[in-house]
Amino acid sequence: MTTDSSVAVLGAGAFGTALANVAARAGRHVTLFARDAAVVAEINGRRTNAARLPGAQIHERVTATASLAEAASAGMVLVVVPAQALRAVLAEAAPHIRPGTPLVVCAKGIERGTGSFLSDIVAAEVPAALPAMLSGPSFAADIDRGLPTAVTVAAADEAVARHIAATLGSPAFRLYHSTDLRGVEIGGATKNVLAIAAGIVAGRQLGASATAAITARGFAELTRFGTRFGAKPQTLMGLSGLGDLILSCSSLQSRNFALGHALGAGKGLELVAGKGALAEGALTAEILVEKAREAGIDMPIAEAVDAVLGGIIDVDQAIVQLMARPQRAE
Ligand SMILES: NC(=O)C1=CN([C@@H]2O[C@H](COP(=O)(O)OP(=O)(O)OC[C@H]3O[C@@H](n4cnc5c(N)ncnc54)[C@H](O)[C@@H]3O)[C@@H](O)[C@H]2O)C=CC1
Ligand SMILES: O=C(CO)COP(=O)(O)O
Repeated sequence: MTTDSSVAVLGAGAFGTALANVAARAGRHVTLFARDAAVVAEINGRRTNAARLPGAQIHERVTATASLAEAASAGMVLVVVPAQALRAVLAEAAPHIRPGTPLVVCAKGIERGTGSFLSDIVAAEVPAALPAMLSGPSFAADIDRGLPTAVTVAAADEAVARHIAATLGSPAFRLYHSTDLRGVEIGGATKNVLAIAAGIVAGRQLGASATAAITARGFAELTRFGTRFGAKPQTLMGLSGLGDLILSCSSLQSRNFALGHALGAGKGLELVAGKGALAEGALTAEILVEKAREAGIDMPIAEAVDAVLGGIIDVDQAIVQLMARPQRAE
C-alpha cells in the first residue's frame, strides 16, 4: 500500500463531486478529474459544479483537472464514473496508477456484454492496484450537505479497507469496513434494478403495503443472487445491501426510483429515457437477469423490470404476472 495520503476522484458527476468534498473535509488534498474543460474551470474558479451538484460549495483542498494522468498518480484513487464507462476510464488511467494504490470503485452496476462485476474489471485493467468497493445508502446531495451518512468499504485485505475508511471518514461520513467485495458490489448493482420496481409501484399508486412487499421480496431476490455469487449474507443485510435497497425503494431522490415512478404514472419509455438522468438500474437490468437465468436463480421482480424497460410487457401486465405466480413458501 502507498503511504501517500493524497486522494484522486475520477469523475466529477454528482457523486464524484460529493466524495471529493468528503475527502477534503477529512483533511486530504484532492484532485478531481473531469473530462469536460468547462467543468474543470467552473470547479477551480467559481468553486461550484452547478449542473451535477447544484448548491454545492467545492472545498478549497479540491483541485479539478482535465488530465487523467495527473489525477491517477495519487495515493488513493476513487473511481466515480457510470459503471458502463468504468473499463474505458481504467484502461486509460492504468499506466499512471502506481502499484499498490487502493482503487476504490464507487459506481453501482454490472458491465453489459461481459457480465463482469466491477471489482473484476479493476483486477483485469489495473492488476497492480488494490481493488476496493465503496457502497451504501448515500445520496450525493445528502452527503454534500453534511447530513449523517454511513457506507461500507470493502477490500480483500482488511488492512486496505480500514485504511480507506480512515482516509475518508469524518464526523458526518462514517465508513464500515469489510472484506466482502462481492457482497458490497452486488448489493449496489442489484438494488438499482429493484428500486425501479418500487418506483413503478409508487407511481401506479398501489399503496404502501405493495411498496413494502416489493421491497421485501426484492431483498429475497438480491439475497439469492448475492449468495449464489459468493456474497456473505451478513453483507447483504448491511448498509450496502438492505440499507441501500430501503433508501432507493422509498425516495424520489433516487433516480432509479424516479424512473420507475414515471413509468408507473404512465409515462412512455421514450419520454423517460429522454430525461437524461443516470439510472444505473436501467442499464444493469438485462445483464442481471441474464446472469440470474444462467445460474438458475429465480428473480421475478428483476425480470419484470427488464421486460417493462424492454417494452416486452407494460406495467399492468408486469403487476398481473407478479401477483399470479404460484403460491410458494417464503
Ligand atoms: N448520485 C448519487 O447519489 C450516487 C451515485 N452513485 C453511483 O456513482 C456513479 C456515478 O453517478 P453520479 O455521479 O451520480 O452520475 P452523474 O450522471 O452525476 O455523473 C457521471 C459523471 O461521469 C462522467 N463520465 C461519464 N463517462 C465518463 C468517461 N468515460 N470518462 C470520464 N468521465 C465520465 C460524466 O461526465 C459525469 O460527470 C453511478 O454508478 C452511481 O450509481 C452511488 C451512490 C450515490
Ligand atoms: O445509490 C444511490 C443512493 O445510495 C443513488 O441512487 P440513484 O442512483 O437511484 O439516484
